[in-house]
Amino acid sequence: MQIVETKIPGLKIFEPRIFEDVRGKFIKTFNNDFFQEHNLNISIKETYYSISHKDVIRGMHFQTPPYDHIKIVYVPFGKILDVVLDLRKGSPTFGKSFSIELSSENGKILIIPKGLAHGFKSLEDNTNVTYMQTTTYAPNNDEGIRYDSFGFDWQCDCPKMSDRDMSFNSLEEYESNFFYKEEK
Ligand SMILES: Cc1cn([C@H]2C[C@H](O)[C@@H](COP(=O)(O)OP(=O)(O)O[C@H]3O[C@@H](C)C(=O)[C@@H](O)[C@H]3O)O2)c(=O)[nH]c1=O
Repeated sequence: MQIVETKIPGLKIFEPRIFEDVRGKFIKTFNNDFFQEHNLNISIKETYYSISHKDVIRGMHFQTPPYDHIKIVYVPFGKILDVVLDLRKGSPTFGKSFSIELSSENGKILIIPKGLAHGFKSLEDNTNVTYMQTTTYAPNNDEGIRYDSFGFDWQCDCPKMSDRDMSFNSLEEYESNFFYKEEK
């Protein structure tokens, strides 16, 4: 198992060990000691999951301060194209996005720092996306950016989406309250 850095500061990919035998697979998604060894002091306050049909797009979501959080995302069943967008003023990758395929097959886990918006496109029916977060749900601070406003090619002509996700402001219209702090 290893933690892999990405081009977006603070955004990491956790590649857990996948144990496989005649029964199937075993994957550990969180171990406090391992995370601490990698400078990730994470206290999980809430976990939840969604199930999506193929071509569903959800996002781009985040909670604003003081309820902003680190979000850990993985896919125990199915496959997604996961997308994050850096909203931190002063970040070398402000306004830039990063995408990665997460699936039950590859077991990859994305660790998303505060100040990034998150969304995904489901690549298969019945896809389960599971989350662990460092704050609980704060509906008044739960915000979003329109999925098609920051230049990412979703390769999907008619995605299935919620009315709420379609109603978000564009990245250009959004006044960010997130500020980049360099990791020590
Ligand atoms: C996110 C959330 C939603 N809800 C409620 C609100 C609503 O009635 C219903 C469905 O909410 P949403 O439409 O926001 O669900 P969804 O679009 O799946 O929201 C998720 O999207 C992805 C992209 C993320 O990054 C997640 O953090 C989360 O925001 O569940 C909670 O009660 N607690 C929660 O933590």
